[in-house]
Amino acid sequence: MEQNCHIQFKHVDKFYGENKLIQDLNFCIEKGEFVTLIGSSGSGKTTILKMINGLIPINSGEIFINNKNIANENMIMLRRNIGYAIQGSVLFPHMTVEKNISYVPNLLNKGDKERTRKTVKKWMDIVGLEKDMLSRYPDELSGGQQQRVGIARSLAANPDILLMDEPFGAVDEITRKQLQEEIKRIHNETGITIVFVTHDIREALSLGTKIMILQEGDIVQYDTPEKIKENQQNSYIKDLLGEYIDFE
Ligand SMILES: Nc1ncnc2c1ncn2[C@@H]1O[C@H](COP(=O)(O)OP(=O)(O)OP(=O)(O)O)[C@@H](O)[C@H]1O
Repeated sequence: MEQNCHIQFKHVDKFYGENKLIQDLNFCIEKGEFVTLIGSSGSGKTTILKMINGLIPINSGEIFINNKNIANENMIMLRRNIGYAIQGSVLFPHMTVEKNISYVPNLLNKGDKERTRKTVKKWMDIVGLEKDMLSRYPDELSGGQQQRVGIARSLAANPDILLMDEPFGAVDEITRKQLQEEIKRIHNETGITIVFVTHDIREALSLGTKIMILQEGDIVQYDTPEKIKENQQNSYIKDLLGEYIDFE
């Protein structure tokens, strides 16, 4: 059956100088999927994420979003449809929380202040932030709150795709659990396609509708968490999941 891919890589190569990190990479992420990327350090997770939004150019092959080759697309327009949340705070330090979240909606709503205000309120609620925080600056928030604002900001632009690179890496265990629950809920409620890089196997298995396991730039297994728990295709995956499987 023909797959309906939201994001598709066809024969993608990526070299860093002499280092042929990625060779002939092929995959399809369907609309509404929540794909978690795991693999040892240096296996190419961040590189793949940044190739999707064009931050890293490819050497050969093709990347399609909504069946359109991104090489032929306007990158600024493309990125407006792709949210990007990374570890730590990426907020504008000189802007309040409200300004940070409303930055892109303001551009999109072309000065319709009421509409922007509603968008900001909606996302503050969804990520669990009190409205008295709107007038604060990023350095007046805890790390976990900053992270929530960052997620609200990436979602307020109403993207079709959300790329997340270890977004909960810098927060304590309790905040991380809350953020995991929230992102799950946001995914269920909005049907957005999410690609999520993590080092945390448990996080990958509990959030992902599919897990992509990478080893030195290759996909070694790409399947549902259930299938991966049932059957690990090689010893690298067994080692990667070892602790988790033993724990279960
Ligand atoms: N700009 C660059 N120039 C040269 N080599 C790079 C560059 N960016 C990444 N690399 C190398 O490419 C490989 C993959 O990097 P990447 O950041 O994609 O891995 P990763 O799986 O996200 O790693 P980690 O889990 O440590 O964050 C690494 O060996 C890295 O050193």
